[in-house]
Amino acid sequence: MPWKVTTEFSFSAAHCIKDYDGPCGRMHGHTYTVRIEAHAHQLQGSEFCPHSVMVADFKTLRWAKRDVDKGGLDHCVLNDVMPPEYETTAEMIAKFIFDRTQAKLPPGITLKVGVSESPNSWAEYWED
Ligand SMILES: Nc1nc2c(c(=O)[nH]1)N=C([C@H](O)[C@H](O)COP(=O)(O)OP(=O)(O)OP(=O)(O)O)CN2
Ligand SMILES: [Zn+2]
Repeated sequence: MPWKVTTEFSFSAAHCIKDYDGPCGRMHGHTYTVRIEAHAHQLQGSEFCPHSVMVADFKTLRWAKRDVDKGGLDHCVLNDVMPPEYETTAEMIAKFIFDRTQAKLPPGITLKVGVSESPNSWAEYWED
């Protein structure tokens, strides 16, 4: 695919992993880093720009950094915000952000979402 954009941002949130035998099973917080890659064959307009000049609008891709009261994930309890079919592991947060982001975009854009709880650990989700 000839076009690719990448954006990285962070948000802070609390979570606990259900039935986890250890500290991660207790409510605690992280400043998550998210990296989203978007690929496309053609440039398009966006919800903010009518001209075909973007793979995907960074503003659209970065929705999750907004405050939870404004539709994002910042300063939320992930267990309360994410539907129960998603556990709050970095893997499933990546899938949740992938699914929500894809729903905000027109067809023809391929996404890859990475989520990190700490600089040493990343999870990524994409669909072939
Ligand atoms: N594959 C995954 N493993 C773990 C996840 C996850 O999302 N995916 N999450 C956790 C917990 O959320 C926990 O908060 C993180 O634990 P840990 O990696 O141990 O974090 P630390 O920064 O404390 O790492 P140290 O190695 O202890 O310094 C656990 N596992
Ligand atoms: Zn954690």
